[in-house]
Amino acid sequence: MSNFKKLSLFSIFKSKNKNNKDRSKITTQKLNDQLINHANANNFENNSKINDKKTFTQVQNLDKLQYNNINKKNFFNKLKVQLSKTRKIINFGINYIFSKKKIDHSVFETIEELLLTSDVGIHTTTKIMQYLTKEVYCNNIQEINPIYLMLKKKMYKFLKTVEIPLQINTYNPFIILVVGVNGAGKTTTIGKLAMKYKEEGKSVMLAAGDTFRAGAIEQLCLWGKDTKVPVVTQHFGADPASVIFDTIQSAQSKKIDIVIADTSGRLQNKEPLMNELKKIVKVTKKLNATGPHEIMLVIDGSSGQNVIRQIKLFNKFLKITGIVITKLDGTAKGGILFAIADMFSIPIRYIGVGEKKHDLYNFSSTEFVDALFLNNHIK
Ligand SMILES: Nc1nc2c(ncn2[C@@H]2O[C@H](COP(=O)(O)OP(=O)(O)OP(=O)(O)O)[C@@H](O)[C@H]2O)c(=O)[nH]1
Repeated sequence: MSNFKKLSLFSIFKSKNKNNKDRSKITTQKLNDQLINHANANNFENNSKINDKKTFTQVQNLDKLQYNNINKKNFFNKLKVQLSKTRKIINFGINYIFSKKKIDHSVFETIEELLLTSDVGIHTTTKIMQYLTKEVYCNNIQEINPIYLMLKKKMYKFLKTVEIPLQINTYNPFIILVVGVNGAGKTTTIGKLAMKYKEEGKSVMLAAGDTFRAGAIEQLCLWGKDTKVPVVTQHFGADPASVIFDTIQSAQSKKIDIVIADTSGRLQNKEPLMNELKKIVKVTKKLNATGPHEIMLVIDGSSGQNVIRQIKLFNKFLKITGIVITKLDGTAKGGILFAIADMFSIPIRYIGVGEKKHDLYNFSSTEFVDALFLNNHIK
């Protein structure tokens, strides 16, 4: 491809972006005007111009849209702050790259280094580097901006394949079995999920299946109290399969929408403990042949490349259907998500970014990549 063609492709990209921005400005302006009109109308009942159900619904919808836009912006800013550790690493490298006028060997070295230090891992980093070098040399790219965009697009593509939200309307009750190693954040994630689903208008019941760790039952009960969700418990040391069986039975009779079952943390290489999880699945099937409908593996995002081994072994024993990555607000370097997406085709359902009940987000590939890369490098 000639330099002219490359340049024009890049200009098209830039002007497309500009057009989109302009269009969204116009839409926001229009929306604001309508909302101001709506506010000026003061008394709905008495104003004959807008005392019409259709207009009222339209304005209500606009309110909702603007509310969602504001919420989305807040969420994105929050995510950006919480992923600051990885963003710093990536942008430090990117700043260096942008200090260069032309692409040279050191640019590739820097990108490789920043991917490795962000926990992307050797396997996925190699793939990304092969792609970048091929694109740059085959298309004779000499400018820095296209390489930045190619990197961002490639990383986005990895994540897009695993951005598959959990559909919970399919079975009643929808049974989620939560598994993972010790301290990954299972119980906390269950509390956050209970909150989330309740806010979406679903009824939820929790099974205190971690009967092994001291305090785990009480911890789940506290979450139950906080989120106003019933928790089924038995005594410390009880058979977890029996607790989960009781919970499903109770949920069936009470027509509860979602059952979320906690399990105790276990090392993926301890076979008897992994077999215990198989037993739980078997027992669940006695009450509901299609369940569990989600076997959710919770992994600690700050554990680095170690999580790859965890996923491999958990997936070997149980068929993991969804992943939650926690603690992305702490010392975690979010690069691990790219490795997970590249090496396993398991959907990433949610990400945990704090210890509070609202610190769980639906996983979005664009938002995650945008939160990691700062766009202000592109002039
Ligand atoms: N910063 C941060 N901390 C988290 C997050 N999720 C969980 N934690 C904390 O991690 C610690 C362990 O969380 P738990 O929910 O008890 O983990 P668990 O997997 O149930 O632990 P075991 O029952 O021992 O296997 C707690 O202190 C949580 O508050 C998160 O997204 N961010």
